[in-house]
Amino acid sequence: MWTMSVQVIVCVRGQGTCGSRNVLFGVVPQRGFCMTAAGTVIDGKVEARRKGKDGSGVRKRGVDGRVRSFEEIPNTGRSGWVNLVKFWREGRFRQLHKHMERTFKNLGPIYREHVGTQNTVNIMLPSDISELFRSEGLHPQRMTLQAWATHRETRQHSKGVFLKNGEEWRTDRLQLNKEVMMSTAVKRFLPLLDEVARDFCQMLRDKVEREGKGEEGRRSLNIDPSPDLFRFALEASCHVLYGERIGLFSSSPSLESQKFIWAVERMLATTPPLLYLPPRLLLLIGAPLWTQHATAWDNIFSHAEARIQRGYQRLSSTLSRGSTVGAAGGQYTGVLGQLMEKGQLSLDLIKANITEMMAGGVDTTAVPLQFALFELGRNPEVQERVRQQVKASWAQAGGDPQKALQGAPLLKSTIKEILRLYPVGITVQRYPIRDIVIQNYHIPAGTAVQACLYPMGRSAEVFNDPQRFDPGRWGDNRVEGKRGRGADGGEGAGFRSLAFGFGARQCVGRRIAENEMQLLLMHILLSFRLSVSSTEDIDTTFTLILQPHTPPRITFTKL
Ligand code: HEM
Repeated sequence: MWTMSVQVIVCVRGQGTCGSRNVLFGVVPQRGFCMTAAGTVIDGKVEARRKGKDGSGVRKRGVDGRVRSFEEIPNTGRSGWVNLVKFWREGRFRQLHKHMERTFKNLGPIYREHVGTQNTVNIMLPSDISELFRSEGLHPQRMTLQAWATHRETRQHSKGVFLKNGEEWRTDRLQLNKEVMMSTAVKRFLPLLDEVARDFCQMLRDKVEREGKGEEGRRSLNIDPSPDLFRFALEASCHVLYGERIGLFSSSPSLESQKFIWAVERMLATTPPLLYLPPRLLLLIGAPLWTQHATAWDNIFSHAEARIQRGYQRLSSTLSRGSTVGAAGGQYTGVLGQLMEKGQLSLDLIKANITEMMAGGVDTTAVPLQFALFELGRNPEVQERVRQQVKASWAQAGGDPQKALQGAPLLKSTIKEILRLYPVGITVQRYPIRDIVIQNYHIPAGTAVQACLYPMGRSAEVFNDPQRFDPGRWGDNRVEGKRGRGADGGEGAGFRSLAFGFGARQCVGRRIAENEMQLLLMHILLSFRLSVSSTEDIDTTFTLILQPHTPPRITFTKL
């Protein structure tokens, strides 16, 4: 169907594409250049990255031998306000992922959309996405969540990396990377995540024994595990970030923590409509939507503030006793302690970033875990394969969680496969810093371009049998789809698994999230057999993150 992926080299020296307006960075320099199809503008040279199918290196020209203009990109209607009304009327905010999938089917692999104040170009093929990321520059930029930024500005809070750009972003980000992304940091926090995952499983085993059916030692319990998974994710985040256990697996978890979970839920649910409306105007007219959103953020901030204060006092007293803070007497005290010890970020910036990580770290891991338990439950053969690998690896690892994960690559593939089918963030956005050509259309620098992960993950052009849950597809050199070749180095290799984003701006919590989810699945698979009563697909809803419409029920049977 999509035959528009014509590879073209067109010299446009002095033609319309030169000197195009760059909405972010001013005007693109008027220099002679060539363009490659799905290709970056390259100064005076032709980039011969891909050869034609016959290996001759000769590229096919577009139908009429020219790069098409930006205006020619298929679009979903020119009036942003008419589209906004349609979105409201048809409830598309909550079904944005399905709307995107449908629109690609109708318009082909690239389209423009104008909704309210937002203008985007949407793409979904790995080779096109790779082109976008090649042009992201040293300070990659996503579309700003203006509502979040307005909250920080009106409450005089500092912004963390999520909301910053340019050199300011990079300075903070390099400091955070040392504490959450680098392998030395992972080694430090992995035992904390493992401890929480084990405690969760113990809590679940007790619950199954207490409330389950069947003979003793083999009991089964059918539950919606989502409230427990949210508690797990919050407990894990607090342990890694503040170095503090907050006792959420006890029989009476604190109301304060439950309020935090509700606040994050409310903040996420009120964000999508605010993407298309000017928050300052809503603030001015006292719109209830804005008030709900800002109040949810206030609750998130006060939860984080209380914990950071406590952490600060604890760490200051340790410091005054003369120990090294981050390692308080040899003991790791979490990301907060590490950042304080290093002293490279001001306390204000530490607060801003820790609060962002708290807000970004709970639902994003709790929700994929729900999907993972469901898919493993409805695919018993896959579940057994993963369990066998996990068991063997666990037996070899002698209790070392890092070794155990390294020996069970299917766990990692399971997470990748879950995020392919249910990407938490349904798009990753960038503003290319130079003019690019995608699908033979000219895209000026500074255009908001979205890589649409949900439609890509479910496209037969990109993945074989895309509806099938098959972690094994990530493990070998399998060639996947017509357009998404795997490890064979073909088109778009490396750009099919983008749930955590890409490059320097990718998710800063990625290592925490991956390890947290893998460890929990590992301990669950060692303790329980999972099953589901219905193998029907789960209905999904978009509330800034992709969620099940109704959380699935899972049967946990003790092994
Ligand atoms: C499965 C879990 C998660 C997924 C799928 C996910 C996904 C993403 C994505 C797609 C981005 C944008 C990346 C880009 O623009 O290239 C992002 C950014 C971010 N995420 Fe996550 N995330 C997850 C968990 C977490 C966790 C656990 C934390 C905190 C500990 C976190 C904190 C952040 C922050 C602060 C950013 C902004 C980074 C920056 O702009 O430099 N995320 N995440």
